[in-house]
Amino acid sequence: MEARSRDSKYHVILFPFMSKGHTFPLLDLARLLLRRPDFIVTVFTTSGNHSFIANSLSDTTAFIIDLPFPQNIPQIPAGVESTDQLPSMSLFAPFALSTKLMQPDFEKAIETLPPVSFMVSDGFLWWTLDSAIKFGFPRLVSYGMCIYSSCLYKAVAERRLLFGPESDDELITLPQFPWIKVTRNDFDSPFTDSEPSGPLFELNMASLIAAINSYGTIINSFYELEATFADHWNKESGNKAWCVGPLCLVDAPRAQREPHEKPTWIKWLDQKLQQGRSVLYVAFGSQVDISPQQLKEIAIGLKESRVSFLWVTRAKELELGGEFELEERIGDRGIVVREWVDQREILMHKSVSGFLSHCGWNSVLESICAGVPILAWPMMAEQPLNARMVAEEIRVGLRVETCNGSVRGFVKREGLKKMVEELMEGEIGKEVRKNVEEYGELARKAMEVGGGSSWRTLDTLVNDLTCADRGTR
Ligand SMILES: O=c1ccn([C@@H]2O[C@H](COP(=O)(O)OP(=O)(O)O[C@H]3O[C@H](CO)[C@@H](O)[C@H](O)[C@H]3O)[C@@H](O)[C@H]2O)c(=O)[nH]1
Repeated sequence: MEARSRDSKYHVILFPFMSKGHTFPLLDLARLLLRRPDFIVTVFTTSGNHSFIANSLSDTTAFIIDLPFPQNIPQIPAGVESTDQLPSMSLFAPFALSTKLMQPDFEKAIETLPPVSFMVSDGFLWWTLDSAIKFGFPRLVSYGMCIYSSCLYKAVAERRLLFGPESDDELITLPQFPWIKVTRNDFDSPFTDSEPSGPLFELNMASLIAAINSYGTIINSFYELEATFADHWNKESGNKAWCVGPLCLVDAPRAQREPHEKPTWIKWLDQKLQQGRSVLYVAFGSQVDISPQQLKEIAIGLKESRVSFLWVTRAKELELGGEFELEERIGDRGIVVREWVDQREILMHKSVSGFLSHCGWNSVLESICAGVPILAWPMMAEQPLNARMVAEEIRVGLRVETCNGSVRGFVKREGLKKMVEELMEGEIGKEVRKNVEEYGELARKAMEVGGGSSWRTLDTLVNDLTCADRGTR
């Protein structure tokens, strides 16, 4: 530690949750903070996540500290230290709750570090607020969500709006935002339980109470994208939201590669570009469970649509065989990739002109930044709300058609084919393409050094948080 001569620098701790979608934005934040010569950053993680984080931050001077992940947690298989390795997302709550057992090791590690100016830790690591209070530094929370979705959660919860309608698909108007309609199916348990209890509720409550008592919330979004909701949140909630994104624009520098070093899927995209073909990118994030029946229908829908596509699926889906041996059936028009890809690189590829996405917030932002319109197919968490934002609020995409019109309905091959073709070739597709390109431009402006709204917000936040320190340096 001495070698860092850290005493003269501002020291920020970042502690991401062990889930890829929650980790990426904080790694980009590390990169952004380290552009300031008077800052050092320490990232906390676990040994099972170390190599992923170390590789991602290899271009920076960030320090990484590994804590042992709690052992012998009922239901959690040994060695699982990230949500994408969980056998089922139903284990999310026990996994997240077990992280509290890391608190003693976390605090022991802090004792060895130079003074901390502030910490940004994930909402699911609620207990880090107690440590921050103990050591006397401010904590900001990061959930990885947009403000639109946070406002909608708050709007339904404070007036118990989900408990009026008889049907899960009945439209509910939000008095706070009268132009927005949601259904109970846009929300998961425990939000939909009239008398909530259990581990997930316990986790949400602990996380919420810690967030309210924290200094503020770091939002991976930009003011121009959701000004109405940012203003509402900052007026109505006790926890200030700081829009400092899109953090994916603070991307790691990519090494120049020789053509033979490119992954096969990028070479395939290059080929499509040469052939003048537009490609639909299909991916559902790092942790979604999709039923075998639904996977089969996606495979057939894609096969029957006229578009070229690149589909990234996770390992669990591989075992299914049959319809999934798409490569043999569709020739050169589509490709299925089973590896971890650089999604940002794919979205930025000039041949990609549509994204069939589960609407994880990172995917939405990355698509906006690449100017690629979205075919929204939300699966879990706040994704149905993100999908409403995409298709109804900012209109940068369309929604897949479910067979019964319900948010959670089954998507048949015909409904998928129809909407894929509309997005890629239809008139409404053209409209949303224009909108997404405009928002992409606004996103770049927001991040401009010196004048962009997100740049100025982070500057103000950092100045506020370090001014107390400044007198002593
Ligand atoms: O092969 C892959 C798969 C994913 N990614 C990246 O992984 C991230 C995935 O994040 P996201 O699109 O947000 O999906 P999830 O991993 O499902 O995200 C979780 O976290 C998000 C942020 O809180 C929430 O919005 C989602 O609902 C929740 O499922 C993105 O940056 C992708 O670019 C890759 O680079 N390569």
